[in-house]
Amino acid sequence: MIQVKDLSLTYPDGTMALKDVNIQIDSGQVVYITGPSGSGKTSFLKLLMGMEYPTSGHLRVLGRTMKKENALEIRKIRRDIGPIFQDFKLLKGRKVIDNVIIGMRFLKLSSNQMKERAKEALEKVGLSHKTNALVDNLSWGECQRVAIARAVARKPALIIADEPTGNLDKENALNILELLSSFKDNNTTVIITTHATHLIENIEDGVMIRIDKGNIVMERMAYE
Ligand SMILES: Nc1ncnc2c1ncn2[C@@H]1O[C@H](COP(=O)(O)OP(=O)(O)OP(=O)(O)O)[C@@H](O)[C@H]1O
Repeated sequence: MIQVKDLSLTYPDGTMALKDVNIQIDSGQVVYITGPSGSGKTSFLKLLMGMEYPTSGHLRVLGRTMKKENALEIRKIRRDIGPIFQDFKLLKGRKVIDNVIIGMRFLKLSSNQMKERAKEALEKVGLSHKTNALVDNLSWGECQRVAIARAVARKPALIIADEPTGNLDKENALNILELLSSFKDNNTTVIITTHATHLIENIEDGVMIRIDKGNIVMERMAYE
C-alpha cells in the first residue's frame, strides 16, 4: 500500500523535514506516527497525500509513484484517501450532513447513495442526532467527529488523521484513537499522527513509528 525508500523532503527554504526514511506499510493496518513537534509527522502525511513531493528517494502510495510528473495520476489516488485535517476544514453555515456529503463529490455516486453513506458514517461516529444541525453550533469534539464521518463516508483505502488527539484530555483522546482504529479493515489502512507518545505506548494492535528530526528512530510492527 505504501512503500518508502530513502525518502527525503527539503522545503524551499532549506529546512530538511525528512531524511532517508525507509518503511513499508501494508494494507489493513493501523499505523501510529509519533514524535515531538517539528519532527516531520505532518510533512510525511503531506507526501502521502501528494501535497508535497519527495526531494529525493522513492515513494509509492496505492500503486502510484509520488512525483511531480505524475500529478494527474496522483489526483486520482486522492479519491481513495480520507484525510482528517487538524483544523477539520468544515464548511461554515452548512449542515452536518452537507459537510459529510461534500467529501464524496468526486466519487461517482448518486445523491441518494451519498445521503445513505453520510447517514451511516454519522451513526458510526455517534452524531446521528446532529445530522441537520449547523456545524457552526457544534462543539470542538463534535466538529472533529463530522470530519471523521466525512473521511469515512468516502470508504477510502487510506484514512489519514493528523494530530486527532491534539486538544483532548486523556480519556477523550483514547476514545478518538479507538474510534479511528475501528475503521481499519482488510482494505482500509488507518494512519494517525500524534505527539502524545504516552497515549499509544500500550496499544498493542498497530504499527508504531517514531520520528525525530526527520528520521525514523523506532519502528514496532503490529503484534500477531
Ligand atoms: N512549508 C514549509 N516550509 C518550510 N519549513 C517547513 C514547512 N512545513 C514544515 N516545515 C518545517 O519542517 C519541519 C517538520 O515540520 P512538520 O510540520 O512536518 O512537523 P510535525 O512533526 O508535524 O510537527 P507538529 O507536531 O508540531 O505538528 C519543522 O522544522 C517545520 O518548521
